[in-house]
Amino acid sequence: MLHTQSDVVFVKGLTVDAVIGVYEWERAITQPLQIDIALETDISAAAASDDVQDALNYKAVCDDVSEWCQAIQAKLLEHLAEQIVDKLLAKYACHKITLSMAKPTAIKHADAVGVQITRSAKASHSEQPASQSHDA
Ligand SMILES: Nc1nc2c(c(=O)[nH]1)N=C([C@H](O)[C@@H](O)CO)CN2
Repeated sequence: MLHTQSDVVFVKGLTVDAVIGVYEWERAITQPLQIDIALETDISAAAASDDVQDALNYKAVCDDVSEWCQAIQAKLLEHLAEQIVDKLLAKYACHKITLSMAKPTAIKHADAVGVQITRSAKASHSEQPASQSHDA
């Protein structure tokens, strides 16, 4: 499908404490991750109905991303970012996601270091995800 509208549901500055890092000392602690997510979606149903059941629920996105980051315990930010975006695209009704993931405490003389990735949903006939979460 050609997406002529450009609607975004976003999350900025989600902080998650998780095991993340390549070094042995990092595997024994948690560190803060700061996460920004832009989910390209169609907000027209929610805009018309004023019902959260029709919305891509950013509360549910935050809860899922926090849980997944803590469970995955990745070494590289690249691996974690790709896993999280894959899961979001599979679960939520969105066609493109840009996610940035930063470690604000990893490098002493830097405010933050990290990665940003953009991924699109695989084209399908229905353009619908496997399921749409209505959590929380
Ligand atoms: N491109 C990346 N470089 C580095 C990563 C990473 O996840 N992606 N991770 C580390 C260490 O875990 C670092 O954060 C410890 O200071 C080094 N480089």
